[in-house]
Amino acid sequence: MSSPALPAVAVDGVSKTFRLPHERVHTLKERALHPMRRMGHEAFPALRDVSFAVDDGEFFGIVGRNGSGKSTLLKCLAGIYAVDRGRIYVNGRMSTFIELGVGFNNDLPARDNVMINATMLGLSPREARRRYDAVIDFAELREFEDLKLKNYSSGMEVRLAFSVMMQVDAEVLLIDEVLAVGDAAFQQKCFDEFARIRREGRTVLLVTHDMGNVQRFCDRAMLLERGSIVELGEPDRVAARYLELNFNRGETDDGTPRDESDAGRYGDRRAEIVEAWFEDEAGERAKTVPTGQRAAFCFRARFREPVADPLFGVVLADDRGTPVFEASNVLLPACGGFAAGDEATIRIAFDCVLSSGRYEATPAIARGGSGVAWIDRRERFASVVVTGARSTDAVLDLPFDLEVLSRERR
Ligand SMILES: Nc1ncnc2c1ncn2[C@@H]1O[C@H](COP(=O)(O)OP(=O)(O)OP(=O)(O)O)[C@@H](O)[C@H]1O
Repeated sequence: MSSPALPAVAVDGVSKTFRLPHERVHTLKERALHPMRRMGHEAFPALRDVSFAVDDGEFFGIVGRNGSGKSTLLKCLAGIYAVDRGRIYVNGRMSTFIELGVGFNNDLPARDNVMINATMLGLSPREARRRYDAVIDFAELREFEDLKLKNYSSGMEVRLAFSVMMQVDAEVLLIDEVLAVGDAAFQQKCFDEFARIRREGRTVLLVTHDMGNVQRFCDRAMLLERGSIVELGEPDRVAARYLELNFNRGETDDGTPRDESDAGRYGDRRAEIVEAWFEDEAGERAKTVPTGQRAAFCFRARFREPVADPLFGVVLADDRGTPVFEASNVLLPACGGFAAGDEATIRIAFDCVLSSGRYEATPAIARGGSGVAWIDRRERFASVVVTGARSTDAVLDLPFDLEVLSRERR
């Protein structure tokens, strides 16, 4: 049992730096041709002098943009990474849901994995056997209990790992919600469990990108940015600060205001949208496009830093500001990485079924993965006038057939 006098988790001046190789040797041939080439390392501080304490029974949220150090912190807490400086105290038995595959053996069936995992997390073999049914039923994997883990889908593995974590009755739970990628029904079940463990007064450290969950579940939350704590306290305040940082309205990374032309521009600017235009059916740049024909929206991006698999997209809005069309590569195969200095032109072709009027385009580049991380989003950056033979109050001018099917004279 944890002692009431001590916090459940105390983190005192923790720093963690990764050493990243400067230069990659991609092939054996390169290594053979340049045997003396020095690999050089760059120090990358992922956590900088982080100190906080979580009280016994507290539900504590950890938020921050991609790469801000949340997972590194959880892994340090779980003992997966050694810290470079500082100390971590965990008062009570800890159970984690922070990385898939850890503690699981792919060549064993789910049944054995549950038993091994539960004993690793502190249950006696007898207690683990007693809890087994609850684990497998919560995960809804009864039919698959004898299937080897290597034949599980990643969603099934997530369910199993989450169920084990919930059933071992640890006093401190470390949860990376990003891992809970099961289907919608399972996610709801996870949220119900969050509510239950909150009621039970267990200590939870939850990494999330969902500010709704911060406000719903957390007693307190902490915002990390570039490995440092920038806000710690009331969930509402932390959530508001996170949104401010993430959408970066009107400020550069160092907090200085951007110039006037940057109004309505968000993102960390690892890449920039430098130009945008519309094209007509013939592929010519155009200020007007006729309704009923193919048209395209294009934009040019310049990368200032390396970005892997960026998302590109656009929203078109009518003159009342109502979004009428959205397109992106979010459901398409990943487009690969871009290096600093690379440029890319993105062309989104579509059937122009919009009714006549002016439409404004908001193009965006974002980073995929968990949560929304804008790289550059430029509101109403380009516009086009759609011309049509008829005027209508509707947003769309879809082709249609109208027939008078019968005529009866009385
Ligand atoms: N094993 C590693 N080796 C080198 N660098 C790493 C390693 N793990 C993390 N980093 C770097 O440390 C920084 C913090 O990463 P971390 O995964 O903790 O961020 P995060 O806040 O969890 O991000 P996300 O929201 O994308 O999951 C990143 O810049 C990342 O590239």
